[in-house]
Amino acid sequence: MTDPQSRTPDPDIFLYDTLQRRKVRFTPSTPGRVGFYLCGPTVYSDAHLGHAKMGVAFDVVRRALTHFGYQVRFVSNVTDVGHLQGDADDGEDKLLARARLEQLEPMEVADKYFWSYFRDMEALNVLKPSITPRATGHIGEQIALIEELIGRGHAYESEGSVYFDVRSWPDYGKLSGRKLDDQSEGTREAVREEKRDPRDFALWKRAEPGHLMRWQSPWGVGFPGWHIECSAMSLKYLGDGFDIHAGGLDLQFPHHEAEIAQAEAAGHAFARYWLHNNMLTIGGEKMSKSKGNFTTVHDLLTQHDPMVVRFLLVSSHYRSITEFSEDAFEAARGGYRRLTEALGELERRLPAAPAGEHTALEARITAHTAAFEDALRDDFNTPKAVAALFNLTTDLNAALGAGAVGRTTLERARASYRTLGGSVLGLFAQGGPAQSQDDTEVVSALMDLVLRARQNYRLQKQYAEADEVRSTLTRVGVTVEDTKDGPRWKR
Ligand SMILES: Nc1ncnc2c1ncn2[C@@H]1O[C@H](COP(=O)(O)OP(=O)(O)OP(=O)(O)O)[C@@H](O)[C@H]1O
Ligand SMILES: [Zn+2]
Repeated sequence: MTDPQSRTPDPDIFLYDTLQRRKVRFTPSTPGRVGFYLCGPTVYSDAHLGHAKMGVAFDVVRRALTHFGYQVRFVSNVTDVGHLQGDADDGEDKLLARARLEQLEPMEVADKYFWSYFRDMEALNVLKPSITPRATGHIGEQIALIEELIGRGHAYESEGSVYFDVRSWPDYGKLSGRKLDDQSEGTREAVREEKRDPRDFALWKRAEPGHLMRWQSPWGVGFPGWHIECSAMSLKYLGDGFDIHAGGLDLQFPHHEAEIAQAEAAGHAFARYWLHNNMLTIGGEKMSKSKGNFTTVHDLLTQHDPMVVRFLLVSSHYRSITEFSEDAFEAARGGYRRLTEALGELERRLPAAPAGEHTALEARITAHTAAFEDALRDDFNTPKAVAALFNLTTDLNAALGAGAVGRTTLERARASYRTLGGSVLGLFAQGGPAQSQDDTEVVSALMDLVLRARQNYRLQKQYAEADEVRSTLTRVGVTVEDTKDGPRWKR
């Protein structure tokens, strides 16, 4: 990944802010730093390709911001309590329903699907969040925020549950632009009677006897509502007035609308920019668990190269619908192959390449790199960025086809693929040229071994061998320093 320190934060990034309903220039509240919150999964089933669209979309946004010189703290939560079926106030908890079905403890369900989600995302080269807070680990923070709301007169207790008082907060509806219609349809009579207004939503729910997930609170034993966790955890880890809040388009209402109301009514400035990804569809319909028209990431990856799946996802813009079909897959396979073949040819030519530059190709690399970056500065337009990579490939192939290309230029072309295709779009994870997070660990373990081997040579007075280790490392840019605590290395 481009070292964020090596570049001055780019002031010309524009993004589409759902709240303002237009493209705006992005200016973080603290220069050079970005606080980013993404609504993560409710961990009660395996991730499908729709979830992957969301994960990959914001992974690219994060990588692009890093590339443009920002230091990003990326917080993405895991919902393991309070998300009720039908997103209503009186459905069964999605985790509890699953626990019953699989005959597991609710926390076993949460752990099982937590790990499967992150395994899938890792396979797709989605970087791990900087912080992954779980709702059940933040009950205290949620209770504290609810108390603030009650204290300010924006929430009320009723029969051991607490509801947000929508009528007390005229801004409710500002994100989705919804006129506040009656949301009481489908709500049980008993719940309706507990509320002052049918549009009020639960912050805390009384636990009925036998409800497995339950905590003590000032209002009795219960569990938090779904929306409150994200307000509480984003503010905790990113602070008031943090920069970007992201999530699926379907979360705009009621989830994000409620998040804003809860935070602002309690006196906290909330997210300054809102990003929403559009849906992955199949046969024109949203891929979803409830429709049963889904393919899990896990199943998909038994048949397809994860980088082809990722390529398919980045080939459409995050705010566009991505239609999933065999044809789309075929096209992605072909497109991805074109990039990797060009890169492979480049690698093959490098060892025997003559010294020097290829001026015309150098100019094209500069132009395509600029086009790639301009595309991402314009609301993270990945299809345009991919097109710039293809244009680079066309020019590279033409130059290679016409004869020898100087080593300096080939190295520059390779660096462009690695940075733009690898670090920013995340497309070269497996054995490819991009350096993943895990590579750091591998390099560190290998270096320990190498330095131990060198120590052994020295102890056995095999100085020629020890020197050879050192000079080989120097050749690849690693310097070794012998200190009183043993050898140290750096690049
Ligand atoms: N097809 C999709 N395309 C893009 N994002 C999706 C898609 N499906 C789900 N997501 C994102 O993942 C989040 C969590 O999804 P959720 O667990 O509700 O999955 P789902 O398949 O929509 O489930 P259900 O059909 O039971 O509502 C959604 O809020 C949305 O932001
Ligand atoms: Zn959320």
